[in-house]
Amino acid sequence: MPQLRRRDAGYSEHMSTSLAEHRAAVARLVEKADARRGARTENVHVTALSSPLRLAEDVLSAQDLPPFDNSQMDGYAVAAHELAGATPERPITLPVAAPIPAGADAGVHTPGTAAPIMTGAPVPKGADAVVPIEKVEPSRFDVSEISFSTPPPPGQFVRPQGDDVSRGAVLLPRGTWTTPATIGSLTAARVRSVRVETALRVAIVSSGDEIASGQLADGNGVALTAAVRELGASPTRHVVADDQAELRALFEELSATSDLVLTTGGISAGAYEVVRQVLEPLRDAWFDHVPLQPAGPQGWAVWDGLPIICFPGNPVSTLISFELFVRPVLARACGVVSPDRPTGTGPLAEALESPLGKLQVRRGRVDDDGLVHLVGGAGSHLLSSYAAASHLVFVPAEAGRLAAGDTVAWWRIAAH
Ligand SMILES: Nc1nc2c(c(=O)[nH]1)N[C@H]1C(S)=C(S)[C@@H](COP(=O)(O)OP(=O)(O)OC[C@H]3O[C@@H](n4cnc5c(N)ncnc54)[C@H](O)[C@@H]3O)O[C@H]1N2
Ligand code: MOO
Repeated sequence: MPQLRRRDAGYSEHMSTSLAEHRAAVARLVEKADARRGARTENVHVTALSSPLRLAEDVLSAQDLPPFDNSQMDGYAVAAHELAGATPERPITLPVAAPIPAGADAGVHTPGTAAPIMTGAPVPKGADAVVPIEKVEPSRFDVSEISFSTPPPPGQFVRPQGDDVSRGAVLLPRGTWTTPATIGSLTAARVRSVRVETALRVAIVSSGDEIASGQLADGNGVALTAAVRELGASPTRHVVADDQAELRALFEELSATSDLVLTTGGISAGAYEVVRQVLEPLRDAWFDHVPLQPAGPQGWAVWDGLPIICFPGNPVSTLISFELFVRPVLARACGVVSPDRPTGTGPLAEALESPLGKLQVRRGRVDDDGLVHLVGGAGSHLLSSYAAASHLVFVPAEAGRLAAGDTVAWWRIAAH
């Protein structure tokens, strides 16, 4: 019997030793995959960056930011010392100079004047403060004279050149993940291209004559491709028949072109379990059952340094294997900020039966009032009910049977 802890907590709380061990083994394999890609870098144009990628070297700013002193407010550019002594009782009135819109060239301040200036526009040489339009009398730009009732401190509402970053300084250190903000910052600093670690290359291998012949569509392969791409990794999909030589040749090829392999099918007790037959004899390999339903049969191996994680072929089992064992660690390796699914607990809307000694993972939905409804049965071929569900529901291994109202833990896996 697996060791279990609290009944109402999440999956990791319910994890038996062997589930935890398998999860740790998968985490090591994903680390290995991450190390394989670590040394591989490419130069990417900043406008082509999207999903998180790690910068492979420090990036220096190609210019000062802001590139020139500019106004933080719509108002009047002035030389602060010319307004020393202004009070509400004795305001100082100045003639209005030509307006300075954003996009204007940096000009020179005419002493004794105030120039209408817009947010982001260059502060003219000789002016050193901006008085917001709300603080002048009248609060208008279309006038010939303007009055100030308080002296602005020098530097007021002026964003100095280089305040954010100076040219040649480290803008983003090596190891930073590209995000909308980093991509924007690189663009603003006129950096044209950056060296990044390439995305993790994940090969997805579907095995089975029924898939290779086209008798069944490769639902597993296409679903995992989407799951991997969603995290920002770079998937390739491969289908092989139940042919050991063909599979060996594929692993040989993938060891040169991939960082990680996910296989589906061919690992349980049948006569044509080619994935297990090819990989199990390797020195660094493990195939067994974990106390989980579905997705009991699991395996992994290392082929000439290439980490391979093997899922059972039933479609629901494949997706649950990916969710529980691979997705959390792969998401971290891909720089996903919230790598874990949202979790929670709630009362079951209906009673259920579950195999004693196995953590059962059911598909469900959670009502606005928190009630947990099951969607479809427990069978691992019921992919369409998995697709209709929005939550995975965890039934502890020691439960056997739960009544309506009993609390279960869930992970949210879809927004619908
Ligand atoms: N005697 C036993 N039989 C089975 C056991 C067992 O312990 N003893 N375990 C069962 C469980 S549980 C599972 S899960 C499956 C796992 O089997 P495999 O990993 O070997 O998967 P296959 O036999 O190749 O396929 C199972 C099922 O999934 C379909 N499949 C496979 N690949 C795909 C794909 N890419 N896309 C869509 N569907 C796919 C395949 O046609 C089969 O129907 O073994 C049980 N049997
Ligand atoms: O583990 Mo199998 O995944 O129950 O169908």
